[in-house]
Amino acid sequence: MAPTPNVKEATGNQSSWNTLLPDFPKGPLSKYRKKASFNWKEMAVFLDGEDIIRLKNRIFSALESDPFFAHHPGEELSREKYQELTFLRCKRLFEYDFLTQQEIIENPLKILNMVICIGMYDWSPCLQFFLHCGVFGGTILSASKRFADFAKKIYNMEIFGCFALTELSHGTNTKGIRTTATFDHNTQEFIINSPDFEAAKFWVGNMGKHATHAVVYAQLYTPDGQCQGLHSFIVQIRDTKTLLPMPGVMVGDIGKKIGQNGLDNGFAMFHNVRIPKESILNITGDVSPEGKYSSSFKDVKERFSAALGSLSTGRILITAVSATNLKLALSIAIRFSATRHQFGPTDEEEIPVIEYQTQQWRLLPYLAAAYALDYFSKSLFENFVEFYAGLLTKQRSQRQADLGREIHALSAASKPLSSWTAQQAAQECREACGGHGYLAMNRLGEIRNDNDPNCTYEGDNNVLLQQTSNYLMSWMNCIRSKRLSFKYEMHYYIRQEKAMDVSTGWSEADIRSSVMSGRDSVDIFYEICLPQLRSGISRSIYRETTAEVAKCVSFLFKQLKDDAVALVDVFAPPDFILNSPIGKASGEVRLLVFHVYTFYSCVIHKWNVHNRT
Ligand SMILES: CCCCCCCCCCCCCCCCCCCCCCCC(=O)SCCNC(=O)CCNC(=O)[C@H](O)C(C)(C)COP(=O)(O)OP(=O)(O)OC[C@H]1O[C@@H](n2cnc3c(N)ncnc32)[C@H](O)[C@@H]1OP(=O)(O)O
Ligand SMILES: Cc1cc2nc3c(=O)[nH]c(=O)nc-3n(C[C@H](O)[C@H](O)[C@H](O)COP(=O)(O)OP(=O)(O)OC[C@H]3O[C@@H](n4cnc5c(N)ncnc54)[C@H](O)[C@@H]3O)c2cc1C
Repeated sequence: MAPTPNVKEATGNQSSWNTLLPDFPKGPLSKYRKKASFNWKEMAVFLDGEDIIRLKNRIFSALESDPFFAHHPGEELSREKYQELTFLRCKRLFEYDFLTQQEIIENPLKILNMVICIGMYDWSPCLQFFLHCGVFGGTILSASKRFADFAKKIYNMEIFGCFALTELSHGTNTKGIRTTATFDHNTQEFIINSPDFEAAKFWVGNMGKHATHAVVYAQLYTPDGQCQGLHSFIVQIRDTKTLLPMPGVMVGDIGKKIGQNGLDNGFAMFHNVRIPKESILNITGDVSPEGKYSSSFKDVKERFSAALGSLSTGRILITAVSATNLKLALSIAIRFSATRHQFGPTDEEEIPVIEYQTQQWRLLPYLAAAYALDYFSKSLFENFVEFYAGLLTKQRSQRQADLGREIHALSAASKPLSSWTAQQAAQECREACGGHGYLAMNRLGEIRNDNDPNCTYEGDNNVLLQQTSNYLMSWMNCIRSKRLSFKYEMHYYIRQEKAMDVSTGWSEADIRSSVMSGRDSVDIFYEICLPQLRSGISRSIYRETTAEVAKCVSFLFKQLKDDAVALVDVFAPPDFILNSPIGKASGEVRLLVFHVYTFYSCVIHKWNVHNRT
């Protein structure tokens, strides 16, 4: 299911768009805005719809008028102060209560847009907030009704949570996790233990300073000495009032990172910490009072997949998070390129650097990628919502299992695609802005460094891609050995059709009628799909030479460069949120940058003098 563009809303009248999306201040960028071949407001309403734009406006203006979210330009916040401020901001996000449960149920895309809006301001408070209520809270909610009371405490922030899977010595290899949870049937408790330092939980967001509770992944041991595999448990790690570590828990902050330094990533070791029996998140299995293990998953591999199922949520969100970073970097680089003048036909008349073909080649493909990834990440999120609803209602159907596998395979490919694209783009945008791109206050370094861990957390990109390859290979094997059920074949071909339709001209109806007429799946694949695919590939590779493609692309760039500013206007946040002097909506870069730079250096100079005296 793809998000439906808001065709109806986009046909609305100009005055309602103007109320929702005010005009930009006049300035050097006006020239390019006038050249645009489309109305950016109409495009914004077409893509998001008025309701989402209203939500975005609500969030952006709340942050802008709240002193807690004021920027501190020129001021070097220490890491400790930045972490404190981030936590205060996170608490404010709770107070704002931007979305009601009802609103989320009616339009789940709103939660994704909320992540995007807050992240555009700063990823640290955004991740802190969503690690607590989305990753920690979401994992607990999907377990069972047993945790309903606990959930209340999460959402009124009586407790503060984190998600602790990774250990010092095992990250990717989740089967190798060594923390143990041993059931003691005499006391009806689990005993959580870290066998040694290498089994310390490590990297855990929110754990460094603020978390009072953790979802801890551990190998479950029943009294018969059997290891039942990876399961998750709620463990209190700090006192909720004093924030002192609970008995048997050693917990702390892991230190400065390359980015996201407002967030307190931490470590923890457990020395025979006793937790009540009810603390097991009975997603994949449970233990009886006598210590007998039971699971609705008979197959160990399926149980393992389900135990790690919640990771897919993060991967899908990271696809959108990275696409957001891509948009931020492009907003700055394209606006700057349209106002920055170097060289020209005469010594007196210099031209904006966006007019240079090399600048277009460097930036415009990323602009296209931003639109593609934005649409793709939202459509994937909507697929995920269907799967998540099944999880919450405890569906155990074949369709739910297939959906889970497919969501895993898709998110394991989409996260690498989006995070790597954003990472390369952030660097290209930094260079495309020359020296000004390297000045910290222009934010491209922060965007690049904050995006960087998207390539690693929730699964290293390189390893995740192997998961998608495994999935595709298993499909091929199923087709070859004719092991697919009819329903599964439909599922397969319809998906394939969506992916390949553009290059081959297949229609869903062709394939559907072949499948419905009972034709063999291998025959369909080799006789219909493969020849179509081959001809599609040969059309694009052999008939169009590289030089022709280059000519064609250059021609398109020439047209697109006049639309580039308007295309960025569609997704750029307000100046306060973008927080980059060279990315200002007016394009008043030259004068402004000079004023801002000199102002800050004076302030810093005065401050230093004051401190010395
Ligand atoms: C109705 C209203 C709905 C509203 C919806 C609301 C949505 C809620 C929104 C909430 C907002 C949330 C906001 C989040 C903000 C996003 C920011 C996130 C910030 C990130 C913080 C960082 C957190 C972390 O990093 S946590 C630690 C993450 N760690 C990892 O990811 C470890 C990586 N390693 C692994 O995952 C695995 O071990 C792996 C995949 C490498 C597999 O290893 P292994 O080789 O041992 O096993 P395999 O043999 O390959 O696999 C066995 C089998 O299992 C299948 N499988 C594996 N994983 C999954 C999965 N996740 N899902 C399904 N299936 C899985 C695998 O495919 C194999 O199956 P086969 O059939 O054999 O192929
Ligand atoms: C900022 C940040 C926040 C984080 N937050 C959390 C959190 O809240 N909770 C949590 O539990 N974890 C968290 N993590 C940990 C994160 O999930 C892990 O770093 C990630 O899963 C990778 O594990 P690793 O660091 O142990 O790398 P390793 O698994 O040691 O990987 C190192 C290298 O080896 C390669 N490699 C490993 N296995 C294979 C293989 N089979 N084939 C080919 N190459 C392989 C990898 O590609 C990688 O290049 C966070 C990490 C960061 C950076």
